[in-house]
Amino acid sequence: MRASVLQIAVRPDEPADERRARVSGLVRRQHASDLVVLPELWTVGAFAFDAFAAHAEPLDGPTAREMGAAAASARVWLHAGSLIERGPADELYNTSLLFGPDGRLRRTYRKIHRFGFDRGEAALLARGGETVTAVLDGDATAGLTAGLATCYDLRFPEQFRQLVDAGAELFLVPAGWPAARRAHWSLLARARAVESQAYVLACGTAGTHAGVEQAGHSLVVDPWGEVLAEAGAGEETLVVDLDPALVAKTRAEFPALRDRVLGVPVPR
Ligand SMILES: O=C(O)CCC(=O)C(=O)O
Repeated sequence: MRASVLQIAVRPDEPADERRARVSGLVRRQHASDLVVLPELWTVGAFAFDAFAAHAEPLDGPTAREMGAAAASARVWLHAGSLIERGPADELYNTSLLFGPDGRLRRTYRKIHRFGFDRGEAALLARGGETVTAVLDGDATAGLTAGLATCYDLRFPEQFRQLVDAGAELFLVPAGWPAARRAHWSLLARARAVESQAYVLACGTAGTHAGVEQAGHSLVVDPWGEVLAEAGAGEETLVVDLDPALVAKTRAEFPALRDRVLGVPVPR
């Protein structure tokens, strides 16, 4: 199974519709892959809080339409990163979109852990209310179960445990992670892979927007915690071959997940 991780540069001098067309072209060129992953909020910029409302889209808006068409053209599973979704009561979410190789929207995931403490996302966006998995059917993707998480979610292992319990074997994690905490990004991506014995495809952005330099350094980690590929700081595409059987093999040969002890009482 081949995956492309597209680390997109988000720069304020490129209008959103031009970036959308450019990214669509990049996705269409990934027809030799089976799965393509884009970063978080790549149309607007994860830290461009003042622009969130103006860039909000419904789930059948321009980004979803263009990404669905690109997925169908390349015949790939496409995790199209996330966008600002305008919900039914006018509330805003940071919502990820997963398209099948027929271009149909198969899953959406509204980010659960909003970044910013009491400001930024945490003040502007509504919180997602459910964890999301998806079975990637197809010969190459071999029915692997993907678990969806977004950026700051990476800091919350309990969400990943819930996804493992729901069957997740690889995690698709779009992000707009700042350069200031790049060391946490790589460490957490590897930690989630090791503790879950699962692949992690962590796709960040490049460039600087709203005064926040992005970390880049997207990475693909295998179920043993080995980094299979890692980007630099600029715009870059990682193309990586994954072995769908490796998750079950790792879990069988080193059955740490089986040894979990749940419900031990805490002494007072
Ligand atoms: O947790 C971090 O350090 C970065 C999180 C973040 O930038 C986000 O979720 O948008």
